[in-house]
Amino acid sequence: MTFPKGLPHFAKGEVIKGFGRGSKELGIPTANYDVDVVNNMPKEVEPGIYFGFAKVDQGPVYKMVMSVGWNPFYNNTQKSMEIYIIQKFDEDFYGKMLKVVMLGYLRPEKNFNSVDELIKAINNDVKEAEVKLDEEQFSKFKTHEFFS
Ligand SMILES: Cc1cc2nc3c(=O)[nH]c(=O)nc-3n(C[C@H](O)[C@H](O)[C@H](O)COP(=O)(O)O)c2cc1C
Ligand SMILES: Nc1ncnc2c1ncn2[C@@H]1O[C@H](COP(=O)(O)OP(=O)(O)O)[C@@H](O)[C@H]1O
Ligand SMILES: [Mg+2]
Repeated sequence: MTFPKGLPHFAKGEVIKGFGRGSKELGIPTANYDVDVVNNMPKEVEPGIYFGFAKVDQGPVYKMVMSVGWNPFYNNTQKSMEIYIIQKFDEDFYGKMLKVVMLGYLRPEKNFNSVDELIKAINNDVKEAEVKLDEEQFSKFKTHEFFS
C-alpha cells in the first residue's frame, strides 16, 4: 500500500494552549501545536483527520488521532494541528515535548449539527484508528528511531 501524499510525516514541538474546548465541551482533550509546527507540514498534506503514533517527553509511544485544519464546526481562523492521544492521562502536559508520526488519512473535517454528532464522529475515528494502527505497515512505526 502507498501512503497518502506527504505521509508519513514526523512532527515535534511543544504543546500549547488552544481554546480549551476539547476537554470542556467534547470530553476529548487535544494537544495543540503552535503555528511553526503547522507551517512545517508539507503543502500536499490535506486538511482532515489522521491517525498515527505520539509520544510525550520520554514517555511511551501511544496511538493517536489528529485533526488538521480549521475545525468547521467552530470556524477557527487559524489552521491547527490537534492530537488526541488514545490513553487516559492524570495530568495536563502543556509545555512538554510532543512527537508524532502521521501515517494515515481517515476523512475530511466536517461541520455538524450538534456537539453530540461531532463527539460521535471523533469516537468513530478513534475506533478506526485503533484497528488500522495494528496493521504491520503502521505498527512498525511505534519503534521508529524518531521516537528513541
Ligand atoms: C479525531 C478528531 C476529529 C475531529 N473532527 C472534527 C471535525 O470533523 N470537524 C470539526 O469542526 N472539528 C473536528 N475536530 C476538532 C475539534 O473541534 C477540536 O478538537 C476542538 O474544537 C478542541 O479545540 P481546542 O483544542 O482548541 O480546544 C476533531 C478532533 C479530533 C481529535
Ligand atoms: N489523552 C490526551 N490527549 C491529548 N491531550 C491530553 C490528553 N489527556 C490530557 N491532555 C491535556 O489536555 C490538553 C488539551 O485540552 P483541550 O481541552 O483540548 O485544551 P486546549 O484548547 O488548550 O488544547 C492537552 O494540551 C494536554 O495537556
Ligand atoms: Mg486542544
